[in-house]
Amino acid sequence: MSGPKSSFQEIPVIDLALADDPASLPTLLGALRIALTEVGFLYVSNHEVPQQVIHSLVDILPRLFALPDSAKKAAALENSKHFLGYSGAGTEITNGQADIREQIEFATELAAISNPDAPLYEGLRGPNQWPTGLPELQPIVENYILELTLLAERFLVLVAQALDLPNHTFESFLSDQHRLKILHYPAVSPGSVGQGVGPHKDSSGWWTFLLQASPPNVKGLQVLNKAGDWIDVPVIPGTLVVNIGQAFEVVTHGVCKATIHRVLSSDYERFSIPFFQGVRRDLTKSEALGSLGDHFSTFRHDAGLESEESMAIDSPFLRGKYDTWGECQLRIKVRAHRINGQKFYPTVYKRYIEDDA
Ligand SMILES: O=C(O)CCC(=O)C(=O)O
Ligand SMILES: [Fe+2]
Repeated sequence: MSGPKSSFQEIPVIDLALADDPASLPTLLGALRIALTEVGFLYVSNHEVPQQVIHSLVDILPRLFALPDSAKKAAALENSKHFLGYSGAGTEITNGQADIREQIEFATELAAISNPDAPLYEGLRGPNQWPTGLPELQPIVENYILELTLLAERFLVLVAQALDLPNHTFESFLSDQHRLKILHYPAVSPGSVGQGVGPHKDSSGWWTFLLQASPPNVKGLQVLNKAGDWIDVPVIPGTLVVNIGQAFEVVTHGVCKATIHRVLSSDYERFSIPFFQGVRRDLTKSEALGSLGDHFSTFRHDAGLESEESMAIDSPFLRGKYDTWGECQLRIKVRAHRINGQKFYPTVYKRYIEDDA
C-alpha cells in the first residue's frame, strides 16, 4: 500500500497530438495512465474532431432551446420507448432531487427492435425524435455523433496502451448505440446556486466525452477529489472533457475510477453536450469482472496503485439484481423518466422503482 494517494487539484490535459510521433507517444501514455488511475477525469486537446462540426453544433444551441414549446413537444421524450427526445427542466431526477436543466437526448440512429422475444432492454434501441422548425439540426447532430464515435474508438486504443493491454481490448465491450445529450442549464437568480445535475458517477456509458459549449467565464462542472473537495473543471477552448463510466470501472476492477461530478447552476445560462460511448447491452457481470480480472489484479499489487477503494467497486450494476448491463440501463432510465417507465415498461416499472439497490 502506498502512502496517502495524491488528491488531485486540477484536471490533467492530455495532448492527443503526441500520439502521432513514436518519440512522444510514451509521454502521452505515461500522463494518461496517471489520469486514468488517479483522477478519472481529463481533458483531451488536439482531438481532431473537425472544428466546423463542433462550431455548427455550438452555434445552433441557442436557437434549439429558444424553439416554441410546440416544436420541443413534437420530440417529447415521454413519447419515446427508447428514452430519446426532449425533456423539460425539473423532469429528470439525480440523487433524489430534480435537476434544473432541460435536455434533448439523441443516439446513434437505429431502427427499433421488432422481435417480441428480444430482451426488454432492447427497447433502448430506436429512432431519434427531432423537434420541428429546425431542419438543420439533424445533419449537425448526426455528424457530431459520427465524429465522436470515431474519436472515442481512437481514444480507447491509447487507453489500452496506457494500461499495458493489446490495442483493441476494449472494443469488444462497445454497443451499437452511443447516446448524446444536449443540455441547457438555465440561469438561476443572481447569488443563488442550484442543482444543475446532482453528484453522480456516469452510469450510461463506457466513457463520456463532454463538450462544454459555453464561454470560459461560465462555470458549473465540478469533480470530487479523494480529499472530498470539489475541483472546478473550467472551460478550456479547443478541448473535450473525458471521464470514465461505471462499466469501465467494473471491468478494470476499480483501478480506473468513475469519478463523481456535479454541475452547479449559476446566474449564467450554460450549455454542454456529453457523448456517452455505449456499452454492449448483453454484457453480464461475470463477463465484465472475469475478462480482465487477472490483468488488473497485477495493478493492485503495484505499490503505486494499491488502494482499498480500488478493491471495493461501488456499482449498481454489481450490487443490483440484474445480470446484464442492458437491464441495468433500462432500470436507470425508468427511474430517471418515470412517465416513460409506466407507459412503456409496465411489467417491470414497479420492481425497478422500488428497488433501491
Ligand atoms: O453538463 C455537464 O458539464 C456535465 C453533465 C453530466 O455530468 C451528465 O449529464 O452526466
Ligand atoms: Fe455526468
